Amino acid sequence: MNKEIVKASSLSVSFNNQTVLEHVDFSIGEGEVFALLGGNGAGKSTTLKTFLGTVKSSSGSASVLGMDVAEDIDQIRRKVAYLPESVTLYGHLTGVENIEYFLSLANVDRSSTEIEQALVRVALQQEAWHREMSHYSKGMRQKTAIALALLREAPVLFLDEPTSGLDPNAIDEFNQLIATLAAEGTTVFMVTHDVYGACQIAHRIGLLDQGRIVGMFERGEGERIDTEVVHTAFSNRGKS
Ligand SMILES: Nc1ncnc2c1ncn2[C@@H]1O[C@H](COP(=O)(O)OP(=O)(O)OP(=O)(O)O)[C@@H](O)[C@H]1O
Repeated sequence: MNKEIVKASSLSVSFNNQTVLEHVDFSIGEGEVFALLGGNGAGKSTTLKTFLGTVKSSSGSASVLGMDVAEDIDQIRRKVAYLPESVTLYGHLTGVENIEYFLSLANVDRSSTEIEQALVRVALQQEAWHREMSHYSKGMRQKTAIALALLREAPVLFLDEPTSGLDPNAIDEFNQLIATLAAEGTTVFMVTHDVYGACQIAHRIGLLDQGRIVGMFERGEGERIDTEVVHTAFSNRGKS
């Protein structure tokens, strides 16, 4: 693998003496799309929250760009763009106003032209740019958040169930955008319970069950990960 950008090393998390993540190991290379796939309660959100620094590990480590979450979380947050399952931003501000506001919070200075170029890149329709975001669809809110990530030049994207609630066209468009960003070097870490969606987009999939990685699937040259194989493993988890 090329440079390891996101890495979990024997990562364990417990809540009230109950182990929720147990020695989780994975690493994501530069420009790779990695999906952590699992059913309800498998520990996906806990893993993501550990990387976001809102949940503390009980042992092992999580690192991003070589920085340990336990030591350098502020630095890491400057480098990561996190898209929660439902991107909200501020509904009473327009897409452009939201971008300007969040860029100013991040101390990033961008011209109107640069903002427009980013919105064109993510294919947010121009008529929406100056409309309040409360009228945006989920897909449009995601595009705005990705435009913001582009303008922040975030090298790492964290995505939580990114395609749930999107229509098939919006899913295709989203997958295409993520594939382009990854080809340009952005590293993408997503968590999902959607087998099909993960196979569409990921270079590698880690299957998480009851806090443990129980399978790892990799895309062959020019091919997608086989949905059947992953679906079978997903259905059989915990049976052996
Ligand atoms: N703050 C917490 N305190 C106690 N237990 C928690 C806490 N957060 C999560 N858990 C437990 O940890 C386990 C994993 O939860 P987590 O939310 O990470 O799973 P998930 O894979 O994201 O599930 P889902 O797909 O349903 O969102 C669950 O059993 C959950 O009840």
